[in-house]
Amino acid sequence: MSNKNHQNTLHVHVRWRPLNESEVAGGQIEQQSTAVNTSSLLSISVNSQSLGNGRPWTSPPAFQAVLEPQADNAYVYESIVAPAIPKILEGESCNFFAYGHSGSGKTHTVIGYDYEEDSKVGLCLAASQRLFDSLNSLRANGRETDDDKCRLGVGFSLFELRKNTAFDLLNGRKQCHIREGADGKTHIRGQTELLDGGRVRVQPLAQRACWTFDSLREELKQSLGQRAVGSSTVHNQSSRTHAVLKLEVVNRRLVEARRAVVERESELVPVGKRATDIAIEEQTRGVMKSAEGAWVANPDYRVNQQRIDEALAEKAIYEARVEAAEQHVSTVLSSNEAGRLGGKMVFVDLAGAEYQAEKGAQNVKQRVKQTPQERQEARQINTDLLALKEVIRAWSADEARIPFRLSPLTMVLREHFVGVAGGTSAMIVTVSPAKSQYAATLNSLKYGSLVGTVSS
Ligand SMILES: Nc1ncnc2c1ncn2[C@@H]1O[C@H](COP(=O)(O)OP(=O)(O)OP(=O)(O)O)[C@@H](O)[C@H]1O
Repeated sequence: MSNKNHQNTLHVHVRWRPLNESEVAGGQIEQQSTAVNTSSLLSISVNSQSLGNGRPWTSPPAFQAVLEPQADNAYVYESIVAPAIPKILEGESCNFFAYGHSGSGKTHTVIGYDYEEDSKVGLCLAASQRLFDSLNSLRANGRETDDDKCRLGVGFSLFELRKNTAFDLLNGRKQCHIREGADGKTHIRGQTELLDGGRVRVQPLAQRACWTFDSLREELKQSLGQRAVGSSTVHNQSSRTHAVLKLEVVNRRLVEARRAVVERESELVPVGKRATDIAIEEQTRGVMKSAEGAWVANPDYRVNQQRIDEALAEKAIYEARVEAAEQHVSTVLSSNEAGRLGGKMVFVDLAGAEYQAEKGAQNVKQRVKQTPQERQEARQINTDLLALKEVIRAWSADEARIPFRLSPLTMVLREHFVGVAGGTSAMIVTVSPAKSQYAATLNSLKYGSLVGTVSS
C-alpha cells in the first residue's frame, strides 16, 4: 500500500436499484457482501444457462458500503452526503460521482426525478435543502448575519459535457468552450458579447445565486428541463453526456465581486488591442524594403517610442484593475469569519458506461447494437471514465503530477479536486440486479472496485 495522504480519499459505495417490472420475470443476480475491516467485498453470481459464461465474481474489499434496493434516496443521502455538510460550512469542497450502466439509477440518485418528496429527491437537492436549513439556523442563532449584502445563500451552476464541449443549462444550453489558461487552470468560457467602445465581454459559465431553498428548487427544475436525453439503444431516456452540478456557499458581495472581474476584463480588451496595434504600426513605419529586398530602418521615419510607451502604460493601468478586481474576490471570500464562503459540493452524473459493458457482454444475443454515432460517443465516454479513474488514483496517492489533461471530463473537474475536504468525497456505483444486466453490472463493479482499491 502506498504511503498515502489520507486527506485524499474517495469512498466507493455500491447501490443496487430495485428490479423494474419488465425485469422481474427474468430473475435476479445472486449477491452477497462481506465486511472486511472497514470495507466490504461483494460476490455476485448468476445461475442461468442463457448467460453462458456469467461466472461468479468476487471483488476485493474495495467498497465502503453496499446499499440494498430498498434503500431510498433519503437513506443514501444520510449515509453518504450528509456527513460532508459541516465541512462545506467551513469552506471546504467535496465531489460525488454516480457511475453505472445506462438505466442503473445514476440520475435517480444524483439529480432525482422527484423534486418534492424527501425520500425521493436526488442527492443534490437534499444537500441544498440541508445547506439552507443550516444557514437559516446559524442566522437564527445570531452566528450569521442577516445583512443583505453578506447574507449567505447557495449558488448553483449546471452544465453537460459532451466530448469537449460544455452546454450551460442555466443559459439556454448555450455551448461553452473548454480552455486551459496560461495559469494552468481550466476555464469554461460561455458567450462572447461585443459591447460599445470595442469592449468584449466573455461570460463564464453561469451561476444562479439563490437565497431560499424554494427558489433554488424552482430554478434547478427549470434548468434540468434543458438536459439532453439521447438516443441510447440501451435505455431510451439515457443521457449521453456527463452532467456536472456545483453548489457553492455565496453572498451578494461575492457575486458582485465576480461580476466586476468580468467587467474589468472586458474593459481591458480594447485597451490591450490598441496598445498592440500602435506598437505594430510604429514598428511597421520604422522599416522599409531596400533595393535588394531586405528590411532596413526607414530613414524618413523615427519610431515614436513615446506613443508606444503611453499605450502600454494605459494597458498596464487596465491590467492592474483586473488584478485588483480578482484580489477583491479573494478578499470577499475570506471576509466571512467562519470561512463558509466558497464551500462547494460537486455532483457528477456520469454518462452511461455501456461501452465497457458491451465489450463484456457474454454472448451475441446480449450485445446491444449501437449506431455509428453512439459508438463514437461511447468511445469518448469510455476515455473519460478511464481518465477519471487515473486522476482519482494519482490524486489519492498525492502524486505531484495528476493527469487532468487526459480527457475533457478530467480537465473540467481539475479545480474540484483541489481543496477537497478529507474523506468526504464519494463515488456511488449504481447497479441493476436483473440477470439480463449481469455483464453490465459486473463491469460497473469491476470499475468501482478498481477506484475503491486505488483511493481508499
Ligand atoms: N434506487 C432506485 N429506486 C427506484 N427506482 C429507481 C432506482 N434507480 C433507478 N430507478 C428508476 O430506473 C429508471 C432508470 O434510472 P436512471 O434514469 O436514474 O438511470 P441512469 O443510470 O441515469 O441512466 P442513463 O445513463 O441512461 O441516464 C428510472 O425510471 C428511475 O426512476
